[in-house]
Amino acid sequence: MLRVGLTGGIAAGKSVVAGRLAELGAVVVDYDVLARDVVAPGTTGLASVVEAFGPGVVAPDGGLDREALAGVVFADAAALARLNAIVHPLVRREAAQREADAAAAGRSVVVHDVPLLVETGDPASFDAVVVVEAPADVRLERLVAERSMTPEQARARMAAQASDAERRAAASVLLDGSGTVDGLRAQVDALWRSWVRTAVEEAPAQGADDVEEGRPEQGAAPSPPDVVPVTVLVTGFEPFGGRTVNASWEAVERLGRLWAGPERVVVERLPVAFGAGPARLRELVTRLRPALVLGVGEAGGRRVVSLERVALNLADARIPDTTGAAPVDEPVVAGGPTAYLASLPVKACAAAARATGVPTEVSHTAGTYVCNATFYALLHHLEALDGVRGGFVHVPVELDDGTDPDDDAQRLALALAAVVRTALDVGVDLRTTAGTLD
Ligand SMILES: CC(C)(COP(=O)(O)OP(=O)(O)OC[C@H]1O[C@@H](n2cnc3c(N)ncnc32)[C@H](O)[C@@H]1O)[C@@H](O)C(=O)NCCC(=O)NCCS
Ligand SMILES: Nc1ncnc2c1ncn2[C@@H]1O[C@H](COP(=O)(O)OP(=O)(O)OP(=O)(O)O)[C@@H](O)[C@H]1O
Repeated sequence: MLRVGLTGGIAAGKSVVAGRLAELGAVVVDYDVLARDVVAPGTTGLASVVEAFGPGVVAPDGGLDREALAGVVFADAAALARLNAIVHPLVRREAAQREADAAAAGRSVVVHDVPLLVETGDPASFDAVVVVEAPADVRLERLVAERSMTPEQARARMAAQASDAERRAAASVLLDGSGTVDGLRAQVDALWRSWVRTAVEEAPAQGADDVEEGRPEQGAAPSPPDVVPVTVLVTGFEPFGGRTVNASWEAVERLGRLWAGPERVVVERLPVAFGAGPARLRELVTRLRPALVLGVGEAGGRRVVSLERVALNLADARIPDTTGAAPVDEPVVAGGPTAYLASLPVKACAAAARATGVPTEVSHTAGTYVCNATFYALLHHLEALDGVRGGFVHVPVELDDGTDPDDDAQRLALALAAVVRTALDVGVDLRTTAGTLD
């Protein structure tokens, strides 16, 4: 079962996403609903809240006066913490029960719709964390127009929640809730297709007996569509040489978050090691069966993005890798051909990256260090796999083109997305020259 956490700031569009996921066949556990259930009339939850906040939060009908309680807690952080301490454990217990019920019923996707996932939950405990985003002013307008809040009430509620940046940091998928409802639902559809693809890959092979017995249960997730999206594997490298970040992973990780399908992009981080880097990449290719593999590495001395065209069967290390290995003039693959050419339309890919505004060139040397070794080992491995495309991109540590360096990772991620899109869509490369005289 795929366990998904769904979150977003108030009025970002979470309910729209949850509603569409439910239509598509997911079990949705709505924490706002559970938070109401656990303080319904006659519950110990309600008794605890009244004990903590006094009779002023009881409505004439004996139920909770939600507006009165909201007025108290969203004006006073300590009071809010007290309320959360009463309600959240009860909600968590209920949610765990709903998930167990879904698992027992054989459902394949359960979505925990949690407004406060980042604040109080444990995002890392989910297989995927979907964050819906919309700018604060748009959300404020929605709250005033559609939920009859005053601007002050809306601001107080937003101030009690995590920031966009905090939610983003926890996201494995970002959805844009600032446009139309239909647009947001379409983003959910693309996401769902990528999950269906994952489930199909991970399902054990079905025997004939299973098919006979396999009458779908009523309400179960719809069967997978005939055409499933392809998988794209994109790798970056871990930090190296005493630095805490590696520009390649910063960009690749962002790419994984902003990619909106329909293909599934899987991002992975490789060790900077002549042996372990290529080995890990081969293992990932075997497991994920991608249609396209793009390696991304950092090139300290370069100022532009390079679409690598040539992988050399040569390892010549100026400094040791992270395992201390420093091969000099050794082949990457003993007995392998001297070089391979990338099986991407590199010129078209470079043009597409350039069109995003990031300076990009076609390069004819990927160096002789771990990046080249990984690139070579990848192309060598793909030789035996029919039709799987492979390539490599070097990104600079800083773009250094007069733009804000804080934006580099995002700009590089968009350039990489353009490379991936082009590598998937373009069969024959451009007939323009990218040759050099030096
Ligand atoms: C204070 C209460 C009574 C106000 O009720 P009201 O009907 O106005 O809002 P409702 O419960 O429908 O929540 C609407 C939205 O407010 C935001 N919100 C709710 N509780 C909180 C909170 N504790 N902290 C920050 N934001 C919150 C969420 O975005 C939520 O989707 C209620 O929100 C509550 O009991 N909150 C504590 C429980 C909680 O944290 N719920 C969130 C999911 S566990
Ligand atoms: N592109 C959009 N996506 C989602 N909602 C939209 C969009 N455009 C307008 N809306 C409206 O904005 C509101 C968003 O509220 P919604 O209930 O989806 O928010 P939410 O993220 O679930 O908030 P909460 O934290 O209260 O659960 C809805 O009433 C919806 O009709």
